[in-house]
Parts: sequence; structure tokens; C-alpha cells
Amino acid sequence: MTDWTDPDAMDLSDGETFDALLDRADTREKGHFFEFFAEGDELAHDPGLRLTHHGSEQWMGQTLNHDPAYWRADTARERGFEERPVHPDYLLACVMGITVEDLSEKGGYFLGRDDVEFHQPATAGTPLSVTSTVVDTRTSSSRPKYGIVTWETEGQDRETGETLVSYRRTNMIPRREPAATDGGAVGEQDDGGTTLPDTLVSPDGERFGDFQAALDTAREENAAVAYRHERGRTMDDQLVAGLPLSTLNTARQHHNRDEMADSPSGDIVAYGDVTRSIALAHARSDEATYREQRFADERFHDFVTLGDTVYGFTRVLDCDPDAGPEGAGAVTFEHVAFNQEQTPVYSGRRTALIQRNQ
Ligand SMILES: C/C(=C\C(=O)O)C(=O)SCCNC(=O)CCNC(=O)[C@H](O)C(C)(C)COP(=O)(O)OP(=O)(O)OC[C@H]1O[C@@H](n2cnc3c(N)ncnc32)[C@H](O)[C@@H]1OP(=O)(O)O
Repeated sequence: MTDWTDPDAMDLSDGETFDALLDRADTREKGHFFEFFAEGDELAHDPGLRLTHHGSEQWMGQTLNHDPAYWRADTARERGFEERPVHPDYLLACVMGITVEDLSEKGGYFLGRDDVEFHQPATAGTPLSVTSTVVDTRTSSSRPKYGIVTWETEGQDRETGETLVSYRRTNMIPRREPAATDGGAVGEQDDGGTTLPDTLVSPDGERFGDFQAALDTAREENAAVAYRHERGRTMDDQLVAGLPLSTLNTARQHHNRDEMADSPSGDIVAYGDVTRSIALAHARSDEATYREQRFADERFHDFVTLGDTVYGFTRVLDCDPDAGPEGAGAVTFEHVAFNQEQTPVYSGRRTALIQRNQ
């Protein structure tokens, strides 16, 4: 009988031998198919990640987030932070990155996120502890190869147990076995005409009062406060594969072109949090941000891949002068990330405190 442990028993450098071997080898799987998840299940995510200034600065630099409070200690103190925090987009991406191995590594697309709440600023050196609960599972009626799963996730400081950020996220997750469906609703569209305002108003400046004045003007003129941001960022390898890997995000969507060739996108796609952070950076560059508060109804509408350019568009929904400290008021925005073909790829509602005066 052949001793298969003998190094010379097989020549693995021979293409034909190796090909035949690969064909009969099982794959040690990573991640979970849709069928794994049941409502109420709780998962504690194991990958270890410690927030760092290096990671935050790399994230901010690549996504054009230049708010000095996250780069300099003096500005951070002026803005009411005890010490210079890491950027909230980086925090959110790290908390989600850690969850990917357990929740979505099988290849499910990130569809949307809701109830994103920043409970307190996070600082460099903080080790993360992240847990998720399955809150909903359903079959996709339009795509029988996929199911749709929603989780609630909480990211905590592993040492103090304090919650830093929490959110509810929904992904399309591949099924082990395709489902029988009702035929689905692919391509069905509401062809009801959309009405648009005749006029779009832009704020004159970047302060809370500028947003409030623009909303007042718009109300008088039956207009909306909405504008685009000039900057664009073309997605390169560093953004598509590098940044997600730096947050321990193992989703094959971002770094395995071979696997993705046969997927709905046909290629690797950008981490939704990178796409979103770029569009938000464009928006923040046109406002005097004081503090990020929360996000709601975030959706990823279309794929962003290598070579696509991400632009930003903003609509102002509400101003609340009574929320926040003396020097700031709350503004609720709807932000849209779109590509070079003007196709929306992300949209979400964001409430941030905006500084009142110079
Ligand atoms: C971290 C990470 C991955 C990870 O985590 O590891 C990532 O970063 S990955 C990159 C970011 N991501 C993307 O690049 C996806 C962009 N996107 C698309 O390219 C298209 O969306 C699609 C091709 C995926 C689908 O395309 P599509 O089939 O035409 O889309 P839809 O018909 O709109 O949705 C199909 C079904 O999802 C339901 N659905 C949609 N949105 C939501 C929502 N928010 N909440 C709950 N259910 C939702 C819908 O209700 C329908 O359900 P049914 O199948 O039952 O009708």
C-alpha cells in the first residue's frame, strides 16, 4: 500500500497531479451559509482588534476625512473631547470588520444598516469586544440562492465594558441550498412619476446657522436644500482591498478576484464602509462638524469596484437648535454616494452636531 505521508509519494509540482488532487479535496470552510443563522442566536466575535491612531489616520487619509479634531490633540480638547479620539467611521468599520468572519464571510452583500448610535468617543489603544444577535432571517424572494439576515451588533471597550457603538445591519447571505421561491419581484418597478423641487438651495457657509437659513429660504420657495460636493475619489487597490483587511474584514468580496468573478458583481467590490466614509468626507469638507451623533436607514444600492469614482451629494432634512451644547446645533442630512455614471451606490441619514460660530 502506498504511504501517502511519504513526501515523495506525490509530485505536487506536477500540474495534472495537483489539479486532480484539488478536485477530490474537501474545502475547510470559513464563514456560514444562511441556514446557520436562527433568530435569537448570539455570537461573540473572536478576532482581536485594538484601535490605533495609525489605523484611524490611515483610514481618514485614504477616505479624505480631514476634521482636525481627529488629527490633533489641541483641537480635540477645544471640541470637548478628553483626549484625541479615533475617527467614528474607522471605529464603525473596525467593529463591523471583526464580525465578518462569523456573519458574512460566505459572500453575502452588505445591503444596509440602521440605528447606528455612537455612545461615546473611542480612543487609541482600546481593545474591542464585539457581539451580535440575529434579529431576523428570511428567504429572498427574488434571489433563490440567497437569504437575508439582520443582526444587531454592539462594539464595546473590552477592558471597561462600555458600549462605544451599536447598530442593526442587513446582508444578503448565500444559501447552502437554493430556496423554492414565489417567482420573485425582480425588475418590478414602481413607475409612478417622481416629483422634484424646481429649485435646489445650497447653504452659504458651513455653520449651523447657514444650514438653518438655507432650510428657511427653501421653505419659502418650495425648494429643497440639496447640493453636490466637488471632490471625487477613484477606488484603487488600497481602498478596495487594503482598508477592509486592515479592519480584519475577511469578506471575499474585497480581496479575492478569483472567487468574485463568478458572483453577481463579477469582480471584487469596495467595503460599504469605505464607500460611505468617502462620501461622508466629501460632505464633512463642506461643513463645520462638531460631533457625529447617529446614522439611520443606510443602504448600499449598487456595487463599487476598482476604477469607480465615488462622489457625494447631500440633502438637508432638519435643523434642531436645541440639541447639543451651546456652541453647536444638530443637523440631519441625507447623504448619497454616487459613481461616475451618476448611479447612487449608498444613501443614509446622518445626524451630526454642527458648530454655530467661528
Ligand atoms: C462588508 C461587506 C460585506 C459583508 O458584510 O461581508 C460589504 O461591504 S459588501 C459591499 C457593499 N455592498 C454592496 O456592494 C451591495 C450593493 N447592492 C447591490 O448591488 C444590490 O442591492 C444587490 C445586487 C446586492 C441586490 O440587487 P437586487 O436583487 O436588484 O436588489 P433588491 O431587489 O433591491 O433587493 C434584493 C432583496 O434584498 C432586500 N433588501 C435590499 N436592501 C435591504 C435592506 N437594506 N434591508 C433589508 N432587506 C433589503 C430586498 O427587499 C429584496 O428582497 P427580495 O429578494 O425578497 O425581494
